[in-house]
Amino acid sequence: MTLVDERSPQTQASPRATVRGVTKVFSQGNQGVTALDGIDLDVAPGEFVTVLGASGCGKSTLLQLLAGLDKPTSGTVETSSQPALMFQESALFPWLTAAGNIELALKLAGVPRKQRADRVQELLTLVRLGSAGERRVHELSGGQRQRIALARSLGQGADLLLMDEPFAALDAITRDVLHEELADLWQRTGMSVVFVTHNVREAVRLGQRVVLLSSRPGRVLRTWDVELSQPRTIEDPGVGALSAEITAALRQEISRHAAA
Ligand SMILES: Nc1ncnc2c1ncn2[C@@H]1O[C@H](COP(=O)(O)OP(=O)(O)OP(=O)(O)O)[C@@H](O)[C@H]1O
Repeated sequence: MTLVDERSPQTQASPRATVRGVTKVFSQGNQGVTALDGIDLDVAPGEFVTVLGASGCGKSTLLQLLAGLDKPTSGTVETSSQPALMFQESALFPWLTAAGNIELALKLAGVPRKQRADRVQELLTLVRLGSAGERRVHELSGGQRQRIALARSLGQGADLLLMDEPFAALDAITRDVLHEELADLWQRTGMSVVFVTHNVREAVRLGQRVVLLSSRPGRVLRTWDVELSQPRTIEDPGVGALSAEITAALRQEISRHAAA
């Protein structure tokens, strides 16, 4: 399986996702709720973008639009191919084994049957579960389930991975290990990632760029480039310093919204 992005430089130069002037209004009863307002965002090939914001600011809505699961009320969302999507819950099929879940993704991605077993094993090894293929979902820990979900996303062959608080339900140590593995996989595969979280340190630990959304309606309030090399850890002083700055901006936004 090819993990390194071998496409032409021209293809590599065009963004994996382009969001232009996106507004999303939901109807709640007979009222309209503006979840997102005038969002512009480009995700470059191989870029890792984290999206932060207070609860209800429209982070998940933005991912749903990027995934093509919903349409904007106005504006445009374009992606270079169908993205893979990963949630807080692994959403694995409980009647299939770990390997079976990955194989299904390969099948749906059109991988010929003969190649699937080898690819499944490669993907299992990649997420450090090389010997767990025959386990059923209930026999896997929360962290292992998220690893299988990640392997399944990688198996879809997508060049853009959308992650909606994928590690929020895990304990701190497991989350830390998965941060390390995700950062490593991201570097090895050349995929682009849009990672939604409300954990500021997680956003800084993982992202190359942190996008802070305002409280409802969600607008891009500010972005930060994270000029810290990978591998980095959540305890790094640089991660701590930038997290403190972003937390202050987030707090200010939450106070502003509460007073409005
Ligand atoms: N299908 C829907 N119908 C009506 N309103 C919706 C729908 N989906 C989201 N909303 C509203 O849009 C706003 C943004 O929701 P969204 O789930 O995107 O926020 P979020 O930032 O992901 O929140 P959280 O951090 O709590 O998960 C909220 O006010 C929510 O109630």
